[in-house]
Amino acid sequence: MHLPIADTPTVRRLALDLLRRYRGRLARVVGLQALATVGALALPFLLGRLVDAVATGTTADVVNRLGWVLVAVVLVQAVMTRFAHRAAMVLGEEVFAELRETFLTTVTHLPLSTVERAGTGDLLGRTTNDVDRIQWMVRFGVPQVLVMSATILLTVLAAVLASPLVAIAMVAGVPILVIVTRRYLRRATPAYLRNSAAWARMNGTLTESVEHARTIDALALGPRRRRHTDEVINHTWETEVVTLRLRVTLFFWLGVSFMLPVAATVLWGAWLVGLDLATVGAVTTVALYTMQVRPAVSELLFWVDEMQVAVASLARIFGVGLVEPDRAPSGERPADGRIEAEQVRYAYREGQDVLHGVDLDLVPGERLAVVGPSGAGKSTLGRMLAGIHPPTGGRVTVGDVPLVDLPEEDLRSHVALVTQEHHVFVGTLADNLRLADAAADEERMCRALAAVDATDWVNGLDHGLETKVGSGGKELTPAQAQQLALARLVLLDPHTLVLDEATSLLDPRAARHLERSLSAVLEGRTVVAIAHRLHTAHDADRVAVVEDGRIVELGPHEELVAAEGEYAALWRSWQQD
Ligand SMILES: Nc1ncnc2c1ncn2[C@@H]1O[C@H](COP(=O)(O)OP(=O)(O)OP(=O)(O)O)[C@@H](O)[C@H]1O
Repeated sequence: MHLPIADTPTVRRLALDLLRRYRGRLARVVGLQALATVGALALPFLLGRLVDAVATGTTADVVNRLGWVLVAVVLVQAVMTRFAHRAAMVLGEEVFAELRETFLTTVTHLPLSTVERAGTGDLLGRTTNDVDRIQWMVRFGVPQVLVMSATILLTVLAAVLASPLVAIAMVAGVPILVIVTRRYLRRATPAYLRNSAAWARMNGTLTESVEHARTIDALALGPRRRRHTDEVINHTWETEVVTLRLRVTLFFWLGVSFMLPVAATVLWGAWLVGLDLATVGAVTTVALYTMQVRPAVSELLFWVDEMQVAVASLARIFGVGLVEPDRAPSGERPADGRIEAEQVRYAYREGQDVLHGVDLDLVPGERLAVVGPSGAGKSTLGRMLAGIHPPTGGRVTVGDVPLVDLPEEDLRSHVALVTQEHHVFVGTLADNLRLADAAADEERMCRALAAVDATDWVNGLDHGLETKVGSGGKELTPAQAQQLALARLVLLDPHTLVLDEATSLLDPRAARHLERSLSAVLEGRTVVAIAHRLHTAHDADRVAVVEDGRIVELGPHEELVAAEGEYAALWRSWQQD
């Protein structure tokens, strides 16, 4: 399964919506450029007049005066061009900033299940390659397209005004231009879409190989992995060749269609001069305009080509926004903090339930340990109880309101999931803490760090809370990263916590230290601990034994041991170990 890709009408609609919001600024850019172009157009006109004046005989004074006017026009045009370009670039930056912010908000609110099913390579490709391509287009392409379109339009208009009869020759290259451009546009978008998808797949494959290099080594999967990598690289290469061929053909024919009008204007103009239907000056003016329009058309077509790439990327970026949300806040407010699961089912793949109707009432303030064999569905149940995924069947409620009916910020103030993955974000320690509560002041952050026993090492840092951490900053140990995550929980202050093997990856000494921090965080909250080590179960108020997606036993440790069932067997074998 891939993330959706927006179809052409949707891309067009969304892009137009975006541009419509900036229409005032767009008009200003086009206006400024029109002024700059008028300056550029005055040059051939004045040169034409000069040629005619010299041909019919004139004074040095007139020639000098025209020369000074030419210099003034060049200066005015240079100043106007600078302003037009500046306005266009600023506009491009603002449009891109809006696009990027909207995209980031969409990505961070994507349903996790969709991202997991689509694979991270696809999303990674869209947030890197595709965003880069759009950035290039919006920063430089959109301004240039506006500037060049205005230039072409006004230049042709000026040529027609100078001499409509001579200007007819300008259309000589148009039929070829129209045919090759249309042919190109028809083929380019699907080709670029295939190319972007191939890049995303290649990135995903390479990232996966690097991230899981040890597993690949351990299972001797190297040759198979290399074959797969070669395959995706070859496929990407093939899609590159297709787009390259399209471009080469386009640019060859464009060259032809650019040369034709200049030659045609000169020949046609000479014939008209012979018939006394045009002056040499008018032919000079129109020929200069034809020359002047060439780089503008070429630049415009270059951007039309880039636009095909950008449209394909835009379709992939807008596509992310088409992912159906997996929840919609209903506005209901929970009556209390009691969490209940009723007949909860969940399937990662359609028709393959890994939870088969689980019922569970959490008593506020209790510690519940969830135990069971690997693959039984413990983590999946934990994710349901924390509202990470909406259940495929049944419901999980807090105070009688389904978890997935709560806005995300509210949900996390009720229940939070603590896993062994602790990402340290690039920024200061304070930035990392404020992810839990943007309004937290220094005193609250220090109290949260003290609660998890992290004061000592934080005070030992050169800049305390303002120390830069994460990639490129101060590297935190896994235990420190976990304490940071726990301090975030203290700030978030949910009444219920689901711990998924929170300390299992650490060495025993770090784990013991962390458990102290953890128990401070757990104090006074309802806790569901997905237990790896059975002593967690022994200390819990109740134990739930999960097997094959069902809770098969539920009760206090002593009772379950006395009942001589599954748990008693697990407990005995653990004690013997
Ligand atoms: N993201 C996923 N996509 C598809 N299937 C998954 C995914 N996560 C888990 N599963 C499958 O769901 C079933 C239950 O997995 P789960 O991780 O909940 O079990 P668990 O009891 O927590 O196991 P463990 O103790 O090994 O972590 C397993 O068959 C697993 O392969």
